[in-house]
Amino acid sequence: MATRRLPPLPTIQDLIRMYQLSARKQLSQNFLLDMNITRKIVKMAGKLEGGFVCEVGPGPGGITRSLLNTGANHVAVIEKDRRFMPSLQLLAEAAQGRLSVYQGDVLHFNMGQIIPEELAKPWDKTPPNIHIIGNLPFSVSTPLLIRWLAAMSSQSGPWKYGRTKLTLTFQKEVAERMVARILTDQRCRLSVMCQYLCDVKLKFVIPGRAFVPAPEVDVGVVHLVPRVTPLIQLPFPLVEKVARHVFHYRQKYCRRGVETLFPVHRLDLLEEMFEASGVDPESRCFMLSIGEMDRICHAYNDICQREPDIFAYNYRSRENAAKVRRKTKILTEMIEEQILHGKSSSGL
Ligand SMILES: C[S@@+](CC[C@H](N)C(=O)[O-])C[C@H]1O[C@@H](n2cnc3c(N)ncnc32)[C@H](O)[C@@H]1O
Repeated sequence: MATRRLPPLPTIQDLIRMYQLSARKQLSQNFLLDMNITRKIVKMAGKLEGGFVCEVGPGPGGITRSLLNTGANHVAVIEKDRRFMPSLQLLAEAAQGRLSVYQGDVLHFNMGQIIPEELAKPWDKTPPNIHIIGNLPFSVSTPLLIRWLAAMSSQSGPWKYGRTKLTLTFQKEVAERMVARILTDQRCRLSVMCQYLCDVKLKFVIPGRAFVPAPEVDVGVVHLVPRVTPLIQLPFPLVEKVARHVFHYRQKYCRRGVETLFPVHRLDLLEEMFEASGVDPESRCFMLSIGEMDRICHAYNDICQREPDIFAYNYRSRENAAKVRRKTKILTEMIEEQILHGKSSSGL
């Protein structure tokens, strides 16, 4: 199918001037005005001809234009800031029915509803011609990614149509963590969460100075393709909880983080978990492969199946209770001290 071209339009710079679209810091607005870069991001998404693309946070529409200049059948954009609606509507008119503009917060937007069902492919076949793209606002990129990974793991939302691919920007540091291999400094919970569900690649880095205004950091473009079979076949909340605890104490033996999954009086379960998983409790968390994480998660799952209260256990509430006890003790001692020395308690 031939690449489709938009008719001549005002440049993004002109639109920003025309509609006085100054960037808002609270919405993490850093615009890409260099069309070579927007084209390169779009190219990383793969073949879009005849496909459906959902762009998150289009802003004044730089990436949107590059998308419309491919053979994509339809592009849908979700933008929170209403100030961009006139410039996006202008693009929609020029695109003659190929662009839908939604004003709203992507965190509350049901993307699954706007995808044409005829593009659906079975999960175990090649990915459908459905793509999610976005130069994401830094403020929402990680929580949004975790939500999308959860939806992917349950094959819901945009993933009820098959293995929908994502091409997204992140702060370079976050992008490096997503793709980090074992034994590297960047290896963390996010590396495990992304890699057990997806084939994830850092495609290229955009220098911060390419954005207007320029953020203090560089930006990585990451491409994620959901795996046919996740490397850990257990419910997402369980894997997320285990990964969060394992990576809690980076510099200590992984045993220290895993310990926080259990109440203090049930450390027998901690021993059971390491024995069943065959993982060395003296490994550091960044040394653990996905295969070892899989064995740890399965051992934890077996314990939770047998003792369901264990999954609900939250060591932080224990920490909080301990803090309250400590504060109460200090206050009691201060009051006793004041009574002993005849001082008024009003100074407390
Ligand atoms: C980093 S800017 C990118 C703008 C444009 N895509 C570009 O590359 O020039 C992020 C965009 O996401 C929008 N945004 C921020 N939070 C959002 C949210 N929760 N839902 C939808 N859009 C959001 C901002 O208003 C802004 O337009």
